[in-house]
Amino acid sequence: MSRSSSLPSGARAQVVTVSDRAYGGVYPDRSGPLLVAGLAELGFAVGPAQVVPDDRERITAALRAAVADGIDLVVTTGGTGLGPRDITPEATGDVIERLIPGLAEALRAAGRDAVPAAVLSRGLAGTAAATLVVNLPGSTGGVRDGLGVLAGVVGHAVAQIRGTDDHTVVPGVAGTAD
Ligand SMILES: Nc1ncnc2c1ncn2[C@@H]1O[C@H](COP(=O)(O)OP(=O)(O)OP(=O)(O)O)[C@@H](O)[C@H]1O
Ligand SMILES: Nc1nc2c(c(=O)[nH]1)N[C@H]1C(S)=C(S)[C@@H](COP(=O)(O)O)O[C@H]1N2
Repeated sequence: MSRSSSLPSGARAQVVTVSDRAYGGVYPDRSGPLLVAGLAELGFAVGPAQVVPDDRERITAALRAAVADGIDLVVTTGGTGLGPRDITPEATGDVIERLIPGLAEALRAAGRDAVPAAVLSRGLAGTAAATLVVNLPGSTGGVRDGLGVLAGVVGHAVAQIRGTDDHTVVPGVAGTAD
């Protein structure tokens, strides 16, 4: 993977790992650091992942802080499934103002051939103020697949949100682009 095309310079990202077990030290957070490395490779300035439990208020607080800080992209990992405590999509829905259903569907579709359970992820994508928020599954495989999808579109999305988009073609997408 390399720098995402059309990503504005100085773009900043934040990773939020949502996992009771990573938060409680039951296992080390592996998905957060993987996401941080992947977003850095795409060209974002990104600090360490913030780890929060599967708690609606804790998740919304983390998202709202990033939005208030003007972060361009927040990617969460975990808590998107059907477990009794999984609440990341609901918390994200509390914060975002505009849904991007096509991006969420593309993220599910990316894993579906290899992992049929990819359709069980209820992750959302959307914007809040000038921040793009994307939910990925908690597994490292889900993060890898998700990064592959984000690589193709995230630069364009951030530029649009900032209002600096020059409407250039997104490479790698077959179809009529102009
Ligand atoms: N932060 C993480 N780092 C590494 N693996 C993870 C992480 N979070 C989840 N996983 C793995 O992803 C798979 C899905 O787990 P599950 O859906 O229970 O996670 P979660 O709801 O995101 O987190 P948790 O159950 O810890 O609150 C499991 O195999 C789990 O080990
Ligand atoms: N690409 C991809 N998507 C995936 C997976 C995966 O391994 N790869 N795991 C699935 C599984 S098993 C579940 S339960 C849901 C939700 O995971 P989460 O609760 O950890 O967010 O994501 C799904 N999406």
